[in-house]
Amino acid sequence: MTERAITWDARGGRGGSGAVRLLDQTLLPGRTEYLDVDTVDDLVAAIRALAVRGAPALGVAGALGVVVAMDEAAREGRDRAALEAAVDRVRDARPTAVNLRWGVEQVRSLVDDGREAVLEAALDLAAADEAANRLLSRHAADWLQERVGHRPLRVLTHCNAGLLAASAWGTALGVVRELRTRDAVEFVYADETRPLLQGARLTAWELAAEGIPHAVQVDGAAASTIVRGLVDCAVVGADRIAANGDVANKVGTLGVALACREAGIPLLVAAPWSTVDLATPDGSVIEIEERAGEEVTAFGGTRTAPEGSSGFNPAFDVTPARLVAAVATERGVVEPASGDRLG
Ligand SMILES: CSC[C@H]1O[C@H](OP(=O)(O)O)[C@H](O)[C@@H]1O
Repeated sequence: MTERAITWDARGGRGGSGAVRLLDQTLLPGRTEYLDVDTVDDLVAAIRALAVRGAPALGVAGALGVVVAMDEAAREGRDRAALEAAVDRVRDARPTAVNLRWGVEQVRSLVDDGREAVLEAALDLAAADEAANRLLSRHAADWLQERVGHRPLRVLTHCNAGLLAASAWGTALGVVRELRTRDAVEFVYADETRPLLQGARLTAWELAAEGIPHAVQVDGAAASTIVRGLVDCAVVGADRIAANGDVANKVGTLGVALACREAGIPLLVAAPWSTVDLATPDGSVIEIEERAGEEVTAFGGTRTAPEGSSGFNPAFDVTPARLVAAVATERGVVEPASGDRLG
């Protein structure tokens, strides 16, 4: 199984001068194919189609997208204003995950230092993300073993927050990987995560490849799985964490959080600090991406709902801090439900 869903191919692209290499996640688990992306149009399309997805991975895509924009501007003889507009298009390709904007802003200030400076900064950002994910996974595993117990744990996950959603290793699945190294994973219940099935297709692909015992369940089963006592904790990723500890994550996370509160088990959110947005005071101001209704009214390319039915398709929801037992980042663990703030 690949360990990286997004990399820089120095010999890729139409001129052989470099391209972003993306494992096309829309085709997993059935097909393993890569996209060679050297234009802003193709990168924006890949982000919007979720060929590349997941907050930390979007941060890397945003940073490398500045290099793509610079190379394309040089190839096409475009001026600085056109370059900045192209970089803005990468930044704005999806609204909810703060990492995309963060990744772009981290490197665009280096444009005047040249393309190699921007590329080096983008690659450093990717390496730092992997290191952060491995460290936050250790912090999270320590917290879970202290809070829940030093025994094999039964974990519920929602969506995909694995290596496919990051530069490598993963966040929520990074925690599962860390627990596995401690012989502390008994079983994982993976929510399928309608409508695009990031859980059934991607999380299951990662868990199966590593022989981690798991089952895919429909999203509607999550609450009863939790309330019936079949899991010890829920561990999820995040797309944006507000200063007060409110968490934007894949739609359905709020339901998982409410069930965890009802069952008295912890919801732990695993995310690098780049997902924390201190400029966002609370979850009420986080823009929730509304995706095409056709993703809901069709399945596998076949329309399921009647022609007269529209689809309501918010891609994320916001879990209030009072339902978040822990947020684990590379800086440590805070407990929003206990009153801790991120900033
Ligand atoms: C490690 S962050 C992953 C995060 O991103 C996912 O959203 P999408 O698949 O739409 O990019 C989901 O919210 C995951 O929790």
